[in-house]
Amino acid sequence: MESTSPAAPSESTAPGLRLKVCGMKYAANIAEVAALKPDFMGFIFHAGSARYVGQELDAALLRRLPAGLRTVGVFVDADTEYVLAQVRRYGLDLAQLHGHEPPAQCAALQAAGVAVIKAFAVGSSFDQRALEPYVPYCSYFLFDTKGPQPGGNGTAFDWRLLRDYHLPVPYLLAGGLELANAPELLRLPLPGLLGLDLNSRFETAPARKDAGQLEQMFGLVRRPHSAAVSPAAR
Ligand SMILES: O=C(O)c1ccccc1N[C@@H]1O[C@H](COP(=O)(O)O)[C@@H](O)[C@H]1O
Repeated sequence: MESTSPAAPSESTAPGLRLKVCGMKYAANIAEVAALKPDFMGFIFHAGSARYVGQELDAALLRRLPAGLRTVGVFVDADTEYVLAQVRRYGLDLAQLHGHEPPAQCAALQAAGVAVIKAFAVGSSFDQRALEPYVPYCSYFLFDTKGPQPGGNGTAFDWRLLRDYHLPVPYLLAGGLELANAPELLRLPLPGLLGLDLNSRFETAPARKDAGQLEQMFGLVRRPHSAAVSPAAR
Protein backbone atom coordinates (compact mmCIF):
# COMPACT_ATOMS: atom_id res chain seq x y z
CA MET A 1 0.00 0.00 0.00
CA GLU A 2 1.17 3.52 -0.65
CA SER A 3 0.74 6.79 1.24
CA THR A 4 -2.91 7.83 1.39
CA SER A 5 -2.41 11.58 1.62
CA PRO A 6 -3.63 13.44 -1.46
CA ALA A 7 -0.91 13.46 -4.07
CA ALA A 8 0.55 16.89 -4.62
CA PRO A 9 1.22 17.71 -8.26
CA SER A 10 4.88 18.23 -7.40
CA GLU A 11 5.29 14.61 -6.30
CA SER A 12 6.32 13.54 -9.77
CA THR A 13 9.85 12.34 -10.15
CA ALA A 14 9.88 12.10 -13.93
CA PRO A 15 8.71 14.55 -16.56
CA GLY A 16 5.64 13.95 -18.69
CA LEU A 17 2.34 12.26 -18.20
CA ARG A 18 1.94 9.12 -16.11
CA LEU A 19 0.69 5.99 -17.89
CA LYS A 20 -1.68 3.39 -16.50
CA VAL A 21 -2.41 0.17 -18.33
CA CYS A 22 -5.65 -1.31 -17.06
CA GLY A 23 -7.52 -4.56 -17.38
CA MET A 24 -4.55 -6.91 -17.04
CA LYS A 25 -4.98 -10.55 -16.09
CA TYR A 26 -2.62 -13.06 -17.71
CA ALA A 27 0.91 -13.66 -16.34
CA ALA A 28 2.88 -13.53 -19.61
CA ASN A 29 1.01 -10.42 -20.74
CA ILE A 30 1.57 -8.76 -17.36
CA ALA A 31 5.33 -9.38 -17.66
CA GLU A 32 5.39 -8.11 -21.26
CA VAL A 33 3.56 -4.89 -20.36
CA ALA A 34 5.57 -4.37 -17.15
CA ALA A 35 8.71 -4.35 -19.31
CA LEU A 36 7.39 -1.13 -20.92
CA LYS A 37 7.55 0.50 -17.49
CA PRO A 38 4.05 1.90 -17.03
CA ASP A 39 3.49 3.89 -13.85
CA PHE A 40 0.32 2.01 -12.89
CA MET A 41 -1.13 -1.36 -13.80
CA GLY A 42 -4.83 -2.03 -13.18
CA PHE A 43 -6.72 -5.23 -12.43
CA ILE A 44 -10.52 -5.47 -12.65
CA PHE A 45 -12.27 -6.93 -9.61
CA HIS A 46 -15.76 -6.49 -11.04
CA ALA A 47 -17.39 -9.80 -11.94
CA GLY A 48 -19.52 -8.21 -14.66
CA SER A 49 -16.47 -7.19 -16.70
CA ALA A 50 -14.92 -9.12 -19.58
CA ARG A 51 -11.61 -8.27 -17.89
CA TYR A 52 -12.55 -9.66 -14.48
CA VAL A 53 -9.47 -11.26 -12.95
CA GLY A 54 -11.44 -14.18 -11.47
CA GLN A 55 -9.16 -16.82 -10.04
CA GLU A 56 -6.48 -16.44 -12.72
CA LEU A 57 -4.54 -13.53 -11.29
CA ASP A 58 -1.19 -14.59 -9.82
CA ALA A 59 -0.77 -12.81 -6.47
CA ALA A 60 2.91 -13.80 -6.22
CA LEU A 61 3.61 -12.27 -9.64
CA LEU A 62 1.98 -9.00 -8.62
CA ARG A 63 4.12 -8.86 -5.51
CA ARG A 64 7.27 -9.34 -7.62
CA LEU A 65 6.55 -6.40 -9.95
CA PRO A 66 9.04 -3.51 -9.75
CA ALA A 67 8.40 -1.15 -6.83
CA GLY A 68 8.00 1.80 -9.21
CA LEU A 69 5.03 0.13 -10.86
CA ARG A 70 1.96 0.75 -8.70
CA THR A 71 -0.77 -1.86 -8.83
CA VAL A 72 -4.40 -0.75 -8.85
CA GLY A 73 -7.46 -2.84 -8.04
CA VAL A 74 -10.55 -1.62 -9.89
CA PHE A 75 -13.85 -2.07 -8.04
CA VAL A 76 -17.46 -1.19 -8.83
CA ASP A 77 -19.72 -0.57 -5.83
CA ALA A 78 -17.94 -3.27 -3.84
CA ASP A 79 -18.08 -3.55 -0.05
CA THR A 80 -15.17 -1.98 1.78
CA GLU A 81 -14.32 -5.36 3.31
CA TYR A 82 -14.10 -6.95 -0.13
CA VAL A 83 -11.80 -4.16 -1.36
CA LEU A 84 -9.58 -4.52 1.70
CA ALA A 85 -9.40 -8.30 1.28
CA GLN A 86 -8.19 -7.95 -2.33
CA VAL A 87 -5.70 -5.23 -1.37
CA ARG A 88 -4.21 -7.58 1.23
CA ARG A 89 -4.28 -10.70 -0.95
CA TYR A 90 -2.60 -9.10 -3.98
CA GLY A 91 -0.56 -6.40 -2.22
CA LEU A 92 -2.33 -3.69 -4.25
CA ASP A 93 -1.03 -0.12 -3.98
CA LEU A 94 -4.29 1.66 -4.77
CA ALA A 95 -8.02 1.01 -5.02
CA GLN A 96 -9.86 2.54 -8.00
CA LEU A 97 -13.55 2.96 -7.15
CA HIS A 98 -15.38 2.96 -10.48
CA GLY A 99 -19.01 2.96 -9.40
CA HIS A 100 -21.20 5.23 -7.28
CA GLU A 101 -19.16 4.96 -4.09
CA PRO A 102 -19.80 7.79 -1.59
CA PRO A 103 -17.09 9.94 0.00
CA ALA A 104 -17.55 7.95 3.24
CA GLN A 105 -16.26 4.79 1.55
CA CYS A 106 -13.22 6.62 0.22
CA ALA A 107 -12.66 7.92 3.76
CA ALA A 108 -12.95 4.42 5.23
CA LEU A 109 -10.41 3.02 2.79
CA GLN A 110 -8.05 5.91 3.37
CA ALA A 111 -8.36 5.39 7.13
CA ALA A 112 -7.45 1.73 6.56
CA GLY A 113 -4.28 2.83 4.77
CA VAL A 114 -5.46 2.34 1.18
CA ALA A 115 -4.85 5.10 -1.37
CA VAL A 116 -7.98 5.79 -3.41
CA ILE A 117 -8.55 6.70 -7.05
CA LYS A 118 -12.18 7.78 -7.35
CA ALA A 119 -13.53 7.45 -10.88
CA PHE A 120 -16.34 9.63 -12.23
CA ALA A 121 -18.33 9.08 -15.42
CA VAL A 122 -18.45 12.17 -17.63
CA GLY A 123 -21.31 12.78 -20.03
CA SER A 124 -22.12 15.95 -21.90
CA SER A 125 -21.37 18.23 -18.93
CA PHE A 126 -18.94 18.30 -16.01
CA ASP A 127 -19.76 19.77 -12.59
CA GLN A 128 -16.63 19.69 -10.50
CA ARG A 129 -18.44 21.06 -7.42
CA ALA A 130 -20.00 17.61 -7.01
CA LEU A 131 -16.49 16.22 -6.49
CA GLU A 132 -15.52 18.53 -3.63
CA PRO A 133 -16.67 16.16 -0.83
CA TYR A 134 -14.24 13.54 -2.19
CA VAL A 135 -11.18 15.79 -2.19
CA PRO A 136 -9.87 14.99 1.33
CA TYR A 137 -10.06 11.22 0.80
CA CYS A 138 -8.63 10.63 -2.67
CA SER A 139 -5.08 10.51 -3.97
CA TYR A 140 -6.29 10.84 -7.54
CA PHE A 141 -9.49 11.26 -9.48
CA LEU A 142 -10.17 9.49 -12.78
CA PHE A 143 -12.50 10.76 -15.47
CA ASP A 144 -14.04 8.15 -17.75
CA THR A 145 -16.79 8.31 -20.36
CA LYS A 146 -20.35 7.65 -19.24
CA GLY A 147 -21.65 4.56 -21.05
CA PRO A 148 -23.67 1.37 -20.78
CA GLN A 149 -20.95 -0.41 -18.77
CA PRO A 150 -19.42 1.03 -15.58
CA GLY A 151 -16.04 1.11 -17.39
CA GLY A 152 -14.21 -0.25 -20.39
CA ASN A 153 -16.72 1.17 -22.88
CA GLY A 154 -13.98 2.18 -25.32
CA THR A 155 -15.45 5.60 -26.07
CA ALA A 156 -14.01 9.04 -25.44
CA PHE A 157 -15.79 12.11 -24.03
CA ASP A 158 -15.18 15.74 -24.88
CA TRP A 159 -11.95 16.35 -22.96
CA ARG A 160 -12.43 20.13 -23.32
CA LEU A 161 -14.98 19.82 -20.48
CA LEU A 162 -11.94 19.53 -18.18
CA ARG A 163 -10.28 22.74 -19.32
CA ASP A 164 -11.39 24.61 -16.19
CA TYR A 165 -10.57 21.87 -13.69
CA HIS A 166 -9.26 23.48 -10.53
CA LEU A 167 -9.58 20.97 -7.69
CA PRO A 168 -6.37 20.05 -5.81
CA VAL A 169 -6.57 16.33 -6.69
CA PRO A 170 -4.68 15.36 -9.86
CA TYR A 171 -6.57 13.10 -12.25
CA LEU A 172 -6.12 10.29 -14.73
CA LEU A 173 -7.96 10.58 -18.01
CA ALA A 174 -9.70 7.44 -19.30
CA GLY A 175 -12.23 6.34 -21.87
CA GLY A 176 -11.45 5.17 -25.36
CA LEU A 177 -7.90 6.50 -25.39
CA GLU A 178 -6.03 5.13 -28.40
CA LEU A 179 -3.21 5.88 -30.81
CA ALA A 180 -5.57 7.69 -33.19
CA ASN A 181 -6.86 10.26 -30.67
CA ALA A 182 -3.65 10.72 -28.67
CA PRO A 183 -2.16 13.54 -30.80
CA GLU A 184 -5.30 15.67 -30.31
CA LEU A 185 -5.32 14.94 -26.58
CA LEU A 186 -1.65 15.77 -26.17
CA ARG A 187 -2.21 19.20 -27.70
CA LEU A 188 -4.87 20.19 -25.13
CA PRO A 189 -3.87 22.18 -22.07
CA LEU A 190 -5.62 20.27 -19.27
CA PRO A 191 -4.87 21.58 -15.76
CA GLY A 192 -4.61 18.80 -13.18
CA LEU A 193 -4.01 16.04 -15.70
CA LEU A 194 -1.62 13.52 -14.16
CA GLY A 195 -1.76 10.77 -16.75
CA LEU A 196 -3.62 8.55 -19.16
CA ASP A 197 -5.41 5.27 -18.55
CA LEU A 198 -5.10 2.82 -21.46
CA ASN A 199 -7.46 -0.10 -21.69
CA SER A 200 -9.76 -1.64 -24.28
CA ARG A 201 -8.32 0.20 -27.30
CA PHE A 202 -5.01 -1.56 -26.77
CA GLU A 203 -6.31 -5.13 -26.71
CA THR A 204 -6.20 -8.13 -29.01
CA ALA A 205 -8.93 -9.70 -26.82
CA PRO A 206 -10.44 -8.72 -23.45
CA ALA A 207 -7.64 -8.47 -20.86
CA ARG A 208 -4.94 -9.23 -23.46
CA LYS A 209 -2.95 -6.11 -24.20
CA ASP A 210 -1.07 -5.48 -27.44
CA ALA A 211 2.43 -4.61 -26.24
CA GLY A 212 3.43 -3.26 -29.65
CA GLN A 213 0.59 -0.73 -29.71
CA LEU A 214 1.26 0.22 -26.11
CA GLU A 215 4.92 0.78 -26.91
CA GLN A 216 3.92 3.19 -29.70
CA MET A 217 1.60 5.05 -27.32
CA PHE A 218 4.28 5.25 -24.63
CA GLY A 219 6.64 6.69 -27.24
CA LEU A 220 4.10 9.37 -28.21
CA VAL A 221 3.34 10.36 -24.62
CA ARG A 222 6.84 10.20 -23.23
CA ARG A 223 8.71 12.01 -25.96
CA PRO A 224 10.19 15.26 -24.61
CA HIS A 225 7.72 17.76 -26.10
CA SER A 226 4.73 16.12 -24.40
CA ALA A 227 6.09 17.14 -20.99
CA ALA A 228 4.59 20.55 -21.71
CA VAL A 229 1.04 19.22 -22.04
CA SER A 230 -0.24 20.14 -18.62
CA PRO A 231 2.37 21.95 -16.56
CA ALA A 232 -0.15 22.72 -13.81
CA ALA A 233 -0.51 19.03 -13.05
CA ARG A 234 3.09 18.11 -12.64
O1 LIG B 1 -12.28 -2.38 -18.25
C1 LIG B 1 -13.30 -2.79 -17.70
O2 LIG B 1 -13.86 -3.82 -18.10
C2 LIG B 1 -13.87 -2.07 -16.52
C3 LIG B 1 -14.96 -2.62 -15.88
C4 LIG B 1 -15.51 -1.99 -14.79
C5 LIG B 1 -14.97 -0.80 -14.32
C6 LIG B 1 -13.89 -0.24 -14.95
C7 LIG B 1 -13.32 -0.84 -16.06
N1 LIG B 1 -12.24 -0.28 -16.72
C8 LIG B 1 -11.89 1.09 -16.64
O3 LIG B 1 -12.58 1.80 -17.66
C9 LIG B 1 -11.84 2.93 -18.03
C10 LIG B 1 -11.93 3.19 -19.52
O4 LIG B 1 -11.61 2.11 -20.29
P1 LIG B 1 -11.65 2.15 -21.91
O5 LIG B 1 -10.36 2.78 -22.36
O6 LIG B 1 -12.82 2.96 -22.34
O7 LIG B 1 -11.73 0.75 -22.32
C11 LIG B 1 -10.45 2.70 -17.50
O8 LIG B 1 -10.28 3.61 -16.42
C12 LIG B 1 -10.43 1.33 -16.92
O9 LIG B 1 -9.72 1.35 -15.70
